[in-house]
Amino acid sequence: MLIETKGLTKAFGGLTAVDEVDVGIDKGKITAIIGPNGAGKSTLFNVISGFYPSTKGTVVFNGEDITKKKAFNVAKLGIARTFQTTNLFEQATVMDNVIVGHRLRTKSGVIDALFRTPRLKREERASREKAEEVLSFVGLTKEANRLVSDISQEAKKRAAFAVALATDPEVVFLDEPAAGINPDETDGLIALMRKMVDNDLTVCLIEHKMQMIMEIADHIVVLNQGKKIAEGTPEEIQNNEIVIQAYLGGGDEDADAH
Ligand SMILES: Nc1ncnc2c1ncn2[C@@H]1O[C@H](COP(=O)(O)OP(=O)(O)OP(=O)(O)O)[C@@H](O)[C@H]1O
Repeated sequence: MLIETKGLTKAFGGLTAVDEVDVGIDKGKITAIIGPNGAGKSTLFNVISGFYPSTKGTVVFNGEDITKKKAFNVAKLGIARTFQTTNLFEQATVMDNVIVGHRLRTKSGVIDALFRTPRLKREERASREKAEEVLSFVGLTKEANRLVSDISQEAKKRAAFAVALATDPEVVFLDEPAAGINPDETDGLIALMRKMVDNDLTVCLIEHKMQMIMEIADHIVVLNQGKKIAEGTPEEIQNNEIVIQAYLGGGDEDADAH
């Protein structure tokens, strides 16, 4: 198990958004976190990746307890993530967005920048090479020098993947990667996620598009009102009465509308 949470809990005042959740994320697999709106999926991502401190419980990554680590340090250990609303700099090029992501991994400081030390130059070159490599991986070589504001919604999704990949992660958390794009474009993103796994990455995603989840996930974890109510293969989840009830009762109107 690459990541394991035990009794993970996050409360916002009186509201327990994530409630005693145990999840295991297998290395080299695609794990999907699903559940009706407000189930606690994004909060679970935020707690695992260190954006929110947990209220209770533990997160173990590669055998190391990372529960108390902040987002920056979690990222350095090899957990990358994308956000629901792609947080790219619209007025910068695709390439520059990815380079900024890669700087997270480099060591130059203010002194290096002031004196343009050999280390800085070396690292700048390495960042550019890394950016070229990940942009090629996600299929955006041709768009590298275009402004993010000028590329398609689907290309923005790919760019967000590239930003995450530039940090050399072991696992990538994708928050609704297919939101806001049409079904034809979804196929391209599915292929890209498979390619990530084929290249030894581990993928964990939140997604509302059920068809896509059933097609791509190795393992599905279902949350409802902060609690894990089921987990299993796509077939097991599709036929699970508790899951069906949660969706019907939870009124997940936009389950396939994104
Ligand atoms: N920063 C916050 N402060 C207070 N309450 C929050 C915060 N973030 C989330 N919540 C609440 O926690 C609950 C779970 O929200 P969360 O966004 O994790 O659900 P979700 O399953 O990702 O939903 P969606 O599918 O709609 O994105 C909701 O009731 C939400 O209002």
